[in-house]
Amino acid sequence: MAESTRNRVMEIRAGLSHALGAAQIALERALDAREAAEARYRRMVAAATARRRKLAVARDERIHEIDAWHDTELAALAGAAAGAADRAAPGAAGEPWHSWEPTPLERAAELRIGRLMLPEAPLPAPARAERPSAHRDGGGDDRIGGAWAGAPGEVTEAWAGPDSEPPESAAGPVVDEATPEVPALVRLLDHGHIVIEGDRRTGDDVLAGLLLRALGTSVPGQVQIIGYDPENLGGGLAGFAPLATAGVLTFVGPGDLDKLLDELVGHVRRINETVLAGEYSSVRELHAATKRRPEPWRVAVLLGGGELSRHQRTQLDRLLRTGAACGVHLVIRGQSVEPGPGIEFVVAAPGDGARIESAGDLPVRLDPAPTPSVVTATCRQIAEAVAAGPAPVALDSLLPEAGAEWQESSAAGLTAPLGDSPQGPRVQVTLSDYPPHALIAGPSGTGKTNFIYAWMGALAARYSPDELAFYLLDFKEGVSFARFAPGRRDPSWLPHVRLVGVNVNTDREFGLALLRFLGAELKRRADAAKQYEVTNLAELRAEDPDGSWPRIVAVVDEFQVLLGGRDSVTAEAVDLLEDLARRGRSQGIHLVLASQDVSGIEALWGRPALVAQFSLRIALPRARRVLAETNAAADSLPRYHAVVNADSGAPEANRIVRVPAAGDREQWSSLQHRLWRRRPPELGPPRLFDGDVVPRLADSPDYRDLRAGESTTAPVMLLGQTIDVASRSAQTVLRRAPGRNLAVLGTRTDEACAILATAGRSLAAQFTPTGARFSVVCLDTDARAAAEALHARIPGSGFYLPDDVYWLLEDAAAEATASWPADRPHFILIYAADALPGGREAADQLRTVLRQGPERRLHVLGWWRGAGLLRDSLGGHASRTDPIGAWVALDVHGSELTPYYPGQGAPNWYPRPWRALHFDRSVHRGAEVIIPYGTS
Ligand SMILES: Nc1ncnc2c1ncn2[C@@H]1O[C@H](COP(=O)(O)OP(=O)(O)OP(=O)(O)O)[C@@H](O)[C@H]1O
Repeated sequence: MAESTRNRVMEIRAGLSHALGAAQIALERALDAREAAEARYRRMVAAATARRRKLAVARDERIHEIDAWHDTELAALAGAAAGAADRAAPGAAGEPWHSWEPTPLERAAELRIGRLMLPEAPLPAPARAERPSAHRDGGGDDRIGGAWAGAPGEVTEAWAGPDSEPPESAAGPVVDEATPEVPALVRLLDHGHIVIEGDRRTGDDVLAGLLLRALGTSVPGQVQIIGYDPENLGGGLAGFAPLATAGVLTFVGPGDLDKLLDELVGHVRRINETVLAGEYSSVRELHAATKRRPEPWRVAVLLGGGELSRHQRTQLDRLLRTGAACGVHLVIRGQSVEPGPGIEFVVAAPGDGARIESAGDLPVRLDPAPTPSVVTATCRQIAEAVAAGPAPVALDSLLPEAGAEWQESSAAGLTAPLGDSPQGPRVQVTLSDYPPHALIAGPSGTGKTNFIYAWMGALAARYSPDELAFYLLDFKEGVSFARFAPGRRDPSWLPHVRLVGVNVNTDREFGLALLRFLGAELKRRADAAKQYEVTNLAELRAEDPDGSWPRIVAVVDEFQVLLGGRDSVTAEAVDLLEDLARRGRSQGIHLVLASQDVSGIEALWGRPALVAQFSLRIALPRARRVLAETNAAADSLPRYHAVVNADSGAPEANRIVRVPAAGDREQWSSLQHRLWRRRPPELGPPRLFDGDVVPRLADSPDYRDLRAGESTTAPVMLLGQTIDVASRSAQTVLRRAPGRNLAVLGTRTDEACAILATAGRSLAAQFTPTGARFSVVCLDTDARAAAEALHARIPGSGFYLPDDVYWLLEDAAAEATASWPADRPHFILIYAADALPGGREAADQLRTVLRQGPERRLHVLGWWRGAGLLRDSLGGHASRTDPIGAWVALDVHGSELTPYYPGQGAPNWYPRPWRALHFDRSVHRGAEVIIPYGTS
């Protein structure tokens, strides 16, 4: 083998070995690199695992923090929402049905229809610990919320693992008992309208609940429901039927939707024009400002009815836009309504599928309907309350603020509020030159007396006693005006009242006395007006600012009693009334006549001149004839309301007023006491005339004025109290003149004895014990005690019984015919003179004394038990009666008195207990009724 070949082999071999070495090195390097890479990889894997664990722990911690924050926040928010809802829907507006009862609220509330299903609410701690967490298993779903407790599907995904059962399937999601319940509320009254859509049955439940809550949160009668239910003919509101009896629920027929919508639009227009009158933007605002709600809420429930006509749609849209401000609200089902301000849409659905528009997407679980028994019982209760009438308004509402009393001047008239009108504004009533006088009518029990009290209270609080004086007379049995005078329990009186007459039903004379008194006052004012050359009170007061010219208001309740007779009392009363009514208007004398009886008003109707002056007419519910023939406003008046009409009852002048309760003693006395404490010190109590009270001689001012031995004039004999404004005593003067004897006639022993006692005591009071001689003769054992009592009261008097009267008469007859002058008067008081013993001789002696005695200061004051018996004593039928110049008749009929009533026929006299008729022919034109003084 050639060298060269060998060399070449060698070279090749060396080359190969070199290559092998290099490959070996490369391999080792590669193996090292791989090992290093593998080690790095393992480190990285370990680091990554460690980091992930750390992150998972951090994430779980954060999730727990967020969970805790979410729970607290949500609980707080739910609590706040529940609290706000409770405030927005208190009492009957939000109370669950099981404990529900009507609770009228001060203002309209939101109404609960169900509950809002809030986003997931916190669970109590133990429950939370067990809560399987979708976040904890390290899965990629990091969602921590977004599930609404009420959103089916999502909730199970959020709370439970994929395999767990949903906690509540068909009935709805889990309701966490720890979560405050947030009610779903809707606003209706004073706010807007409600449209109910969706499921029909649940919609019915919503409607029933809504209406009941609206009714239960307002004063009975303040929510009125009008139902339009053409498909079910009212069946949709059947449970509310008891309301229909009280007019709180009315139905309109299937064809009457036009009428209903027109009517509601009419209400809105009227309320805007006359109630809100530009002053308020809504009834709610008016209520907030004045605390009065003159209009009820009118809730029209429209249930279906198909396609609306153009007119109906227009009217409906008007109501939806403008009704709520006027308290006209619609609850609509089965009609499409465009969304708009104040319109709430309720989509009814069972379970949690319901929605209300104002809560957005929040699911709502609707409340069940109230049970039929709750609905019916509530409706009955409301109907009864409405039928019973509105709660009384307090008298205080008519009065000025305390401390602001007596600031008005009555120069031009007397103006006072009488209450609120149903439209809201106060009704003011004025007595002035026009209208000058008032006529009030109302059947018994309709509040006439209360009306008078309220009017008097409102006037008395505004005008001081210098500006206003009351004269009050009540012909009714009872003491309705007695409260104005001091009584045993209450010493206060109403300072304006100058005279109170109560229980005067049988004493028409007292009415006459009042009219006479007012007639005299009228004359005084007319004279003053003449003197100052003025024509009315306002001018007189301007000319004579220091004079006392209060306006006088004379109230006569049951005045028809005064006009009821056909006698001189009525004749004079009518004349006086006519004069007062005609001329009193300009002199500030105002008459207020009240009557419960249509005949009272009719008594006036025959006297058109009189009636025309009474242009202020006040009619209480069901009063007849007081307004104009064509004016039937009183027929439909609710309780405690009155029609006030200042234009003689013409229908267009009607103003309806709700009269406050003024009868309540406590409220009245607080006003009276307040005014009483302010009275001027010189103002005394009013004169109280009480027809049921027997007056006492000791209280008679005339008796108290008598002084022994002071007077040189003829002695005055008092007999009883006249029926008079000034409680005068009836008297007869025993001059030295023929006929100056007194005969008391009648069988009533007590009264006859009382009159003789008054006569004897009053005479005795004018003499010293020796200044006159008194002889008391008792011829009737029934009168013995009274005769003895009188004898005991008159020191030095003689006392004679039947056995010894002869001596007295013989002596007296001699005295009467003697020629020497009498040194002192002698008064012979004979009890039962008709029983005089001693036959003809004694009778002659008595006759002599009667005829001739008075001229010799010997006067007989005798009691005969009949007018005929007196005639016998005087000498029989044909004898003259002039020895009896004065008499007092008890139970003797007028016709029997004719002989003693010269030239005037028979006096008008209807005997009645404890009243007597007095006539003194020397001074009287007619006889006067008197009340004997009691013997105490
Ligand atoms: N506005 C009112 N608010 C509350 N209660 C009233 C009101 N008006 C009257 N009443 C009550 O009604 C009852 C009858 O009233 P009132 O005595 O005034 O009637 P009247 O018409 O004068 O009856 P009568 O003529 O029989 O006396 C009383 O108990 C009274 O308190």
